[in-house]
Amino acid sequence: MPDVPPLLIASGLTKRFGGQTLFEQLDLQLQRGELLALLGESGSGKSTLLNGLAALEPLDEGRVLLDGQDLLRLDEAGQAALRRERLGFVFQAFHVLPHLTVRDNIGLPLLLQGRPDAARVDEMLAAVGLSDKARQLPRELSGGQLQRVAIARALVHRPSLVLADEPTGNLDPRHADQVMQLLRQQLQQQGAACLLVTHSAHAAALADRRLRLEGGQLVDA
Ligand SMILES: Nc1ncnc2c1ncn2[C@@H]1O[C@H](COP(=O)(O)OP(=O)(O)OP(=O)(O)O)[C@@H](O)[C@H]1O
Repeated sequence: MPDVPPLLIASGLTKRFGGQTLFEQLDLQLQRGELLALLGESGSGKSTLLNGLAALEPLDEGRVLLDGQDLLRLDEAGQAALRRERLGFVFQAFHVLPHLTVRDNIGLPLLLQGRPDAARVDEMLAAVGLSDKARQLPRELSGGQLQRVAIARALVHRPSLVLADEPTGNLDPRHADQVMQLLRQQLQQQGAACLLVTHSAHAAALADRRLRLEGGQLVDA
């Protein structure tokens, strides 16, 4: 079988704040279909790294190649277009929009790309087990259901790479497990990769590979 190049090749990633170096010369690769868990103490820089990979936060040095495309060298419009088309986010800060129904929240990435697709939204609603909640507003849903909306929204446009920051935070173990299984199943079906920041040993155990950000370096966990 021919070698398939990694989906993501990040190299030399460095971030400094003031006089402090948060991380230095980090290298990270992700294969298609791979679920990689990123662990590390609070404040170690996991979220900064995740945001840096998506060019949502400027890095001091480094290169991020997504399918050969040099993300950090694109202009802002190019980065925004690449994020819209190729990336899916499950960030806790990226809350579902309160005034949109579950269906409209999930369909939003397609709408933003100018290609609404009701059938695809139906498919994602069914995949996350929320078909019967399609017309409801986020405030009528439980925490676990909201996390499932966020995952459906992150995957609806078939991104290559999903960046997830604590997607199971605030969930009880049963619902955390459901969300993780769902994420994994969707990655497999779509051949996408996921970088998952988590404090949960349970969620990390479900990943293909685990790295820890420690003292500004990535080590096997
Ligand atoms: N804009 C900024 N200016 C200065 N320091 C910052 C800035 N953003 C983050 N930091 C600092 O960088 C460090 C890493 O933050 P980050 O949110 O990446 O950590 P984390 O590993 O994701 O933590 P947690 O697990 O608690 O979410 C923290 O000490 C934080 O205070």
